[in-house]
Amino acid sequence: MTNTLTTENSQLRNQLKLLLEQAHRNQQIMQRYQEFDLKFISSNTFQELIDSVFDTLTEASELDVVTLSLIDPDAEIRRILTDLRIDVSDYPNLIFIEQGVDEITHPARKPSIGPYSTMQHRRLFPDTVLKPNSVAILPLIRRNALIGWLSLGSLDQERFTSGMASDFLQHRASIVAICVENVINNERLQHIGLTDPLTGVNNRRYVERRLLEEVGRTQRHGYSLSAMYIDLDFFKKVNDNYGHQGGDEVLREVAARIKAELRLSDALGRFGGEEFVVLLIDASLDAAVVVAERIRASVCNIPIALTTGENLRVTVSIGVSNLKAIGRKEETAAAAQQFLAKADQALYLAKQGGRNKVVSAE
Ligand SMILES: Nc1nc2c(ncn2[C@@H]2O[C@H](COP(=O)(O)OP(=O)(O)OP(=O)(O)O)[C@@H](O)[C@H]2O)c(=O)[nH]1
Repeated sequence: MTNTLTTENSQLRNQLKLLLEQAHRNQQIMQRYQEFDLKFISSNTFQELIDSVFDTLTEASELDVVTLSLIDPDAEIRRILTDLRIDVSDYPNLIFIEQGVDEITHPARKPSIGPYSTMQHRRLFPDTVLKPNSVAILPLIRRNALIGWLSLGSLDQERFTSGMASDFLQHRASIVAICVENVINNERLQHIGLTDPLTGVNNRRYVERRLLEEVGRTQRHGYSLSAMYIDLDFFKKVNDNYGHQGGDEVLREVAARIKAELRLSDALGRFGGEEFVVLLIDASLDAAVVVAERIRASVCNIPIALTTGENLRVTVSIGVSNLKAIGRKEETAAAAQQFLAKADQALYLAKQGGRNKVVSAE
């Protein structure tokens, strides 16, 4: 009798120990997820959010591959990110779905959990990422609209099986959906605040902000920084002859032509009226003059076609300057201003010299 009791007691103790261990493991898992949710919710920028999805979620959930697909029919999100200098090609697990949304999953608004199928899942796990053996495809829904998918993949075939409960996963997807919407809206606002609404290029605030960053970077890394002041010639006449609407069209076209001659890393901003400023990163004065000549030629060589059917030729004058080495860090702001002022003075000389000219400051 005593023996039986002792055996039962020991079995119960073992069971209790196992239960406690399981509870402890579950608590650790919950804690990991809570930490993940907090990190996720506190992401302010798209970059932070992406890092949370691809690093923290993959690690916290012990997954082999996670992708985030965003429905972006007009490539608007992609454009905003590019304008904010986020190189989307750095993120192979970030996928933009521009068309064929209906072909992605069936049913599109319900989680789909089970074995990986090339036919069904290839667009959510493109060739650039690891191919999983089992997947959970979680639709991201905000205000009743499907905005994309969070796709979780594991090399373990048993990790995601068809009958699996999806509430927990769907809860995670709802948090991701809210955060995706928030950061995209934040980036949109940021983008609006730094963009000139007429031409779509950056505004003065953006260029002034970049100027200080770039001057600091140039000093640290020892490469060359150049600037251009570009001003349309006799623009008042364009307005007088073709109306304000015609003038606006010319500004838009000239902005596009300038942009087409620049590198993605350069900064172009409309400083107001008919004046643009460009910061040329890693460009000597000579190299900047070559770019300026290209811009001048691209504006004056081809007439601008207005929506009224009229064609007109316009020209620009350009002043170019190069940043000289700065002695002390405290002098950065003053040197940055002087650097731009020199391009402005060179522009003045280009106007004085007859317009449709490039002048570089010594
Ligand atoms: N359509 C349009 N015109 C603008 C805008 N901002 C400024 N302007 C016009 O740009 C013209 C600038 O004229 P000015 O500063 O006299 O210069 P300009 O006629 O280009 O002469 P130069 O610079 O000396 O060659 C003015 O007529 C402004 O009204 C704008 O957003 N849209």
